[in-house]
Amino acid sequence: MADWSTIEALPQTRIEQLFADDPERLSKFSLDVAGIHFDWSKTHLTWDAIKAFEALAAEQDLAGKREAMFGGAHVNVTEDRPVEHTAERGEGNPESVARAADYHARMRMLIDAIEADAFGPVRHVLHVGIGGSALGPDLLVDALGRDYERYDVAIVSNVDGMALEDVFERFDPAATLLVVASKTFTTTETMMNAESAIAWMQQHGVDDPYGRVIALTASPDKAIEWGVDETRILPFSEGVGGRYSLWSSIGFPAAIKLGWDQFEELLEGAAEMDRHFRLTALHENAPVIAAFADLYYTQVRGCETRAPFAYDERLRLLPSYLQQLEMESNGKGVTADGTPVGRPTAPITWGGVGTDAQHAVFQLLHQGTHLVPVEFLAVIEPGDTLSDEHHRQLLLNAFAQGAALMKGRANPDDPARAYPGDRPSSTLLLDVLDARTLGALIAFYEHRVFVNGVLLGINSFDQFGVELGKEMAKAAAKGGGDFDPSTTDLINRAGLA
Ligand SMILES: O=P(O)(O)OC[C@H]1O[C@](O)(CO)[C@@H](O)[C@@H]1O
Repeated sequence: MADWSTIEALPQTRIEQLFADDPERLSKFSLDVAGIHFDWSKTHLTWDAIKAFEALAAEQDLAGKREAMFGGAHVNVTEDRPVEHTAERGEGNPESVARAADYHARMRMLIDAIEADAFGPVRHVLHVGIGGSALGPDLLVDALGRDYERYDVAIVSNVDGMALEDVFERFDPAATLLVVASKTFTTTETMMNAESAIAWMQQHGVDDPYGRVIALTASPDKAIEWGVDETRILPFSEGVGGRYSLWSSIGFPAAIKLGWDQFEELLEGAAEMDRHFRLTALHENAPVIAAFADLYYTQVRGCETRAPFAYDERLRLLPSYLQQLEMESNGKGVTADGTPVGRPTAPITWGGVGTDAQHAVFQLLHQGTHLVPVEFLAVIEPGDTLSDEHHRQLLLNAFAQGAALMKGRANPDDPARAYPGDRPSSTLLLDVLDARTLGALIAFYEHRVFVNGVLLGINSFDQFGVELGKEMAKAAAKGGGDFDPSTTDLINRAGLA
């Protein structure tokens, strides 16, 4: 029988020694899937560790739970719902896939109508949404949208009015489409931003501002109640979780900015990763191996964080996207049946952009007391058109950092200048950054989160942890709430009582 103690008892060998012991290490711990090269050879994973994790995965019925997810079973047990984001990419139970295809067809028709000037000349798209209703579309538009100039897309999430005001200053209200993205259509920040955007349009003489609203939601009734005409509501299924929703109508800003063909490419890239995840043996399965490495570090080496660094400006929003995906999914204290997990769950996900991060936070990675598994992301084909030297420097820096973390450097005479080494990193090297590869990359992370959740016994698809704070803020906004002395004092000092 496999359990965590088998994994915890595995010998702990320096990574450099693992390379020395096994000339095949690089090929054993790297994979190529959907235009992405994955290299875990500079982690502490060993073949014995993979075998022990495979046994644990069998014990937790990973294969069965994977099939249950794709098959439309209610794997989101606490909310008694299926998990349908893969159906958006055409991978899932036939009923969910057909429904997603209908919703996509509807979305495409509306985009065609906008292109055909049904709303008059549209130049600006103001998308209001928060969390999963903003981070995914923002990532897509930022990563892929540079060469597409027809629409200027702004994604506003924060309830801080400054975020919206910045956009009002540069957008023409008469040429703006207001996109309200909210799965529930009740989120305070989004509804307040939507109302302020309507008021801005009204103040600037737009006749029928509600006629320029497009709603992206799984609660069409609420959108109708709020004033959106049914023809401009793009629904998606309840079973598509907020942080998994960029494939649905929530991806509207990306679909309009990049064009429908590119949106389909994104879905197809993700579907390719879905098929890889669903059909490949565990020891050759990219999301599975990545999750094994995550779990090795959280459970065996006590790592409380992990840090992805994007060595590509186009992926600069990826770390924030991953923060929600990983921390909202697996930042839980109880298992799916409500018993305490009894071991660390999701590592705190942080990270940044290389090379900037090297001059800011890498000190801690090289010499600090925390062991942080690092993930380097880089793209072979440059996004810029400057001299090749920029991209050469960028990639070489990423690779050299991984080497330095692993190798370290002894300095018996001067401990301040010594590097302990043996610090793990994995590298994801993309051939190109296009819609298809980005789709595959994001789907890889989704499945990795799922595997982590299954092996810990967690339901990765609910997020009750966010509710209490929301509730208390709502009570405070109504002048109520039973607050402690410190909070009461802060409310009074800010003149909010
Ligand atoms: O799309 P909605 O319903 O506005 O929710 C926005 C976000 O709020 C959360 O529920 C957390 O507060 C996220 O899970 C979600 O992505």
